[in-house]
Amino acid sequence: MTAPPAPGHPRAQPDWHAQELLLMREVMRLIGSSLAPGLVLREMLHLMSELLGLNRGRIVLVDDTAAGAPRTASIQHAYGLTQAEVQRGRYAWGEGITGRVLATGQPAIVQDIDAEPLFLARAVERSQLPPETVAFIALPIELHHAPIGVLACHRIRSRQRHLNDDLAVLRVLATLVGQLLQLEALVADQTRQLEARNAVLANALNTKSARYGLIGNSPPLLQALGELERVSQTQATVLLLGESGTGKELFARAVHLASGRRDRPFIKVNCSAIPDALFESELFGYERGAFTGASTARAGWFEQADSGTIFLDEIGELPLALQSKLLRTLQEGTLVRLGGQRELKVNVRLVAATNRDLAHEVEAGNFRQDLYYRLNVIPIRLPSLAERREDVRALALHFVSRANQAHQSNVNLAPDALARLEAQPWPGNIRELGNVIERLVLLAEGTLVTGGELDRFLPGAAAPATVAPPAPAEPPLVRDYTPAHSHSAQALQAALAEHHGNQSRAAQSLGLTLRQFSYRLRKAGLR
Ligand SMILES: Nc1ncnc2c1ncn2[C@@H]1O[C@H](COP(=O)(O)OP(=O)(O)OP(=O)(O)O)[C@@H](O)[C@H]1O
Repeated sequence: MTAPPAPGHPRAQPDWHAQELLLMREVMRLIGSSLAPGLVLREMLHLMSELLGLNRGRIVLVDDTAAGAPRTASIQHAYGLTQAEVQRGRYAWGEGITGRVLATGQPAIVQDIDAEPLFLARAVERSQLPPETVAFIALPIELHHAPIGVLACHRIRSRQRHLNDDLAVLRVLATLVGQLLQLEALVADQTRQLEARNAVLANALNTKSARYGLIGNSPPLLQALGELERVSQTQATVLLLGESGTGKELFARAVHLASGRRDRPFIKVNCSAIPDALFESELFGYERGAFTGASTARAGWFEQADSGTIFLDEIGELPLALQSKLLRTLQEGTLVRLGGQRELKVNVRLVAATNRDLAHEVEAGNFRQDLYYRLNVIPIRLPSLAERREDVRALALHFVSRANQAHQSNVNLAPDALARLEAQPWPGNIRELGNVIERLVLLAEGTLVTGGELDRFLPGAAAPATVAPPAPAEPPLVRDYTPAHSHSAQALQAALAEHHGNQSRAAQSLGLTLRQFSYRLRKAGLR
């Protein structure tokens, strides 16, 4: 390659036009063959020096500073500068020539750096430059019409080549640099999204932690799972204990799936959702004519679960009269339908769950002691989410992928968002986490949710948006979570009084389920 002639040198002038074209062609070729802008930019600065005599080229880019901190910029790519010179190349906004180009977005041409008081000579000291008059050219690098950096270089002022020609080439190069950096940012963004997606898939493939659909590898979860697997093959009744939303239903299914009954029915009964008057007929069925309107006989849940598993959720809500009937069925393996005489044989494995302290209910006379003993043969305590914080990430990724599938969306969580989720208290446990993620997938504005954006979806934040989420095609994946302190003791009492002590109606008037209502009563010390 031809070096530009030194001033006063008798050599013939290079063909500048050909040199410019060569520079452009080489830079384009590099862009086409490498996705790494660092390499392309350095080579561009090198060719600027070799072919056009534009020396010590540097690209100064705006630094990533914390919000509110003063903006600065520093040399990110350079040619012909020592490491120490690059290190020194940091500029405050508006400082010196480089800082001014950044602040104004206007190019600067310093004809003689020795005569320009604004020129800082910060990166390269004057003593390191040739003794002739040195010019400095600096152009803004723009992204969406805003300066994001500066392309600058030195040149010996008195050369055959016009400064204006250099300026024209540098303008093209500065535009090119802006576009390359934009492409780099786009690729980095997409890579981040792909990495987040990859984490979801890797999580889904981790079969060990996805046993029976139960996500998590924390010691308390594994302990509960271990206990479950040890008892699953027996016929023993299992009592699942744990706060609301800890996964009792999923565990009950796991007991069923891990047992020899897995191909037989699994019947789930939520005791808190059945009105007292219907309990017996729902659970044990009825004969024709058992009551007005019973025009045909009907098998109850127990019969339907025959040779399979019945899951009685919220067993603490079972009325006392039914408790003795349930005990008989468990002890003798028989039942009598409502209005019937015949004893029917049933072979059902019972899994029961409660978030109440049953021993306390026994003491208070609300629960039969003999039934309690019968149920409490194998109690398994499910940890709260706060006790298994290390599972939050895996659970969050699981819910994200489930909600993405359900709503045909493609939302991912950035690492800082996952870290924030992990630090939350989660009083509503896994159900609450699932609800937050579902809302977030429906209402997120971009496809990558960062820690900052997560805030508005977390409990306690104002409603995330005024738009109603689109109605899901199927029932929502997760039930709604209302914080346990959502109603004052007075509000609970007033609702009870208004409905003459009828808890179901009082609960309904407050928009709560019976279970949520009675839980709040207990919390408020009213029961
Ligand atoms: N380990 C887990 N892995 C994946 N999802 C889970 C896990 N545990 C619970 N879930 C999900 O969390 C939600 C709440 O779980 P579940 O309904 O089983 O809780 P629960 O303890 O029965 O609550 P409640 O006592 O209020 O009925 C469900 O959507 C369930 O699928």
